[in-house]
Amino acid sequence: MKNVVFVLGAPGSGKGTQCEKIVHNYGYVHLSAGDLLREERAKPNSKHGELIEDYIRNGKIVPVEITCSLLKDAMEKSGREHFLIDGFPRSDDNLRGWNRAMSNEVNLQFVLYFECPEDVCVGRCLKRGSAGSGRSDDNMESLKKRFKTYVNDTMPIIDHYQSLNLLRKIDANRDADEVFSDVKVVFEAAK
Ligand SMILES: Nc1ncnc2c1ncn2[C@@H]1O[C@H](COP(=O)(O)OP(=O)(O)O)[C@@H](O)[C@H]1O
Ligand SMILES: Nc1ccn([C@H]2C[C@H](O)[C@@H](COP(=O)(O)OP(=O)(O)O)O2)c(=O)n1
Ligand SMILES: [Mg+2]
Repeated sequence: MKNVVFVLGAPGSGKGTQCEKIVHNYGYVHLSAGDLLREERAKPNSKHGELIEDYIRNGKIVPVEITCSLLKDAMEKSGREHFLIDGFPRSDDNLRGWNRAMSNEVNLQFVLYFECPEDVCVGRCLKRGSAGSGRSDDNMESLKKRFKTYVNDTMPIIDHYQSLNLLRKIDANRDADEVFSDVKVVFEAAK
């Protein structure tokens, strides 16, 4: 049986940064839904490239059939058993699509949630953009849309996992190493 930890939090809350540290310490495979979508968009023969670019630039959530099949392929190709799925499920469509396709073959261990004020997250994303992230959505116009989507579509998913007692909430408005010391407590408890 494969094991999954979902990693949620606003854009810029530090999901990718913390996932890297988890990989080094706990040997999970890190799969970022956003990274997989950007990779798919970059393929010259991708059927979905234009759609993905439109959704990303406008801060909308790509239809789950696309994202879930990218995740499923990456999980199968890895040949591994423990996965950090970063930035997913971000909407009701994501959650339903995942449950339909994957819930029978995957055990959800818990959901890591990085809590961080919006102004701090926006500042981090703008800094990431001006440092040359090359991302078409690290600008103020896209960020406004991304946060609207986060509040409207993703917060209900976070509440859902809270009600299932699966949410592990971390204060992400601190130095990355301090954040990680709390992340470690969660992973040690799950061993
Ligand atoms: N705890 C932190 N304090 C300050 N900056 C951070 C912290 N964690 C990450 N960052 C920086 O903020 C930006 C967004 O972090 P990232 O890990 O990519 O977040 P996400 O994947 O949630 O968007 C990156 O440029 C990263 O280097
Ligand atoms: N489950 C997902 C995850 C990301 N996306 C798209 C829409 C998101 O705004 C972009 C970027 O996501 P990504 O997780 O890389 O962004 P952050 O790390 O939160 O800054 O990708 C999606 O459509 N569905
Ligand atoms: Mg990220």
